[in-house]
Amino acid sequence: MRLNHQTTGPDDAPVVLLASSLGTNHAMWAPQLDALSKTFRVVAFDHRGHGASEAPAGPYTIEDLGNDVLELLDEIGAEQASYVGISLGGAVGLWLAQNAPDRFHRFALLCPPVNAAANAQTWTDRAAQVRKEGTQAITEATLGRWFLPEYAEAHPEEVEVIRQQLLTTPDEGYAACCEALSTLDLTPGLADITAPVLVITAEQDTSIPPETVIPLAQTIPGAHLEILENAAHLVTYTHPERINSLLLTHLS
Ligand SMILES: O=C(O)CC1=CCC(=O)O1
Repeated sequence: MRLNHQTTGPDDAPVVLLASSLGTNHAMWAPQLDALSKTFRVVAFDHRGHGASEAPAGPYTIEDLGNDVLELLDEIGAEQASYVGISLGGAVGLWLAQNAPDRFHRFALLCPPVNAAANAQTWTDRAAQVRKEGTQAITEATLGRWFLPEYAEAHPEEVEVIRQQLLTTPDEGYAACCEALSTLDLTPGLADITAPVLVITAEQDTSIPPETVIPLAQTIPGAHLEILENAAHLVTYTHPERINSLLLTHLS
């Protein structure tokens, strides 16, 4: 599986991978690129089934998505990297931290689901709906969870960028990643993670509520937890200065 990716920053700088959320692609990291690419070789990629990466028929598993990232590291010639992932990308980061610790320096996990299998039916239902009706069936509800109403009202152009990413994500890729979430439970390995981890959650995140993220952070040894006030799920878009500052401090 070759993952589509975009590289910015100096070729000889330490590598940072950026992994996006369900239904978006590498372009969602635009608010972070200038800040991170001064110091890092930033590689923002599309999960399988997303953006311009291949979209084989599902179901996928979190292991499939994690192994794709390890192949990407090999392809770009990076023995090690740091990893930043939001939402689905955060779950892939948890898998990598547990299963390939020697390939990574540091992780920043933003609003990551850890036990989506607890709501397996929600995810298999969503997969079936998207296979039948396309991603347009879930786009407006998703935007409603990802942005607070006052942000959406004040920033219609930013919301439109994410709307277009959701609408253009391949239906099969989106559905197959929902199926990966339906079997996701990375709770048992959290206490064995050894890499330095920054965990970020948002007080008004109804997608991945802080009540699920805070215990995750408290279980990873030494993890640093940040809780953003007045924020919903897509914190990279709505709070770019705060997020960029947290990422630079943690990754540097
Ligand atoms: O779609 C959502 O609101 C929640 C979500 C789970 C994983 C992800 O990337 O988004």
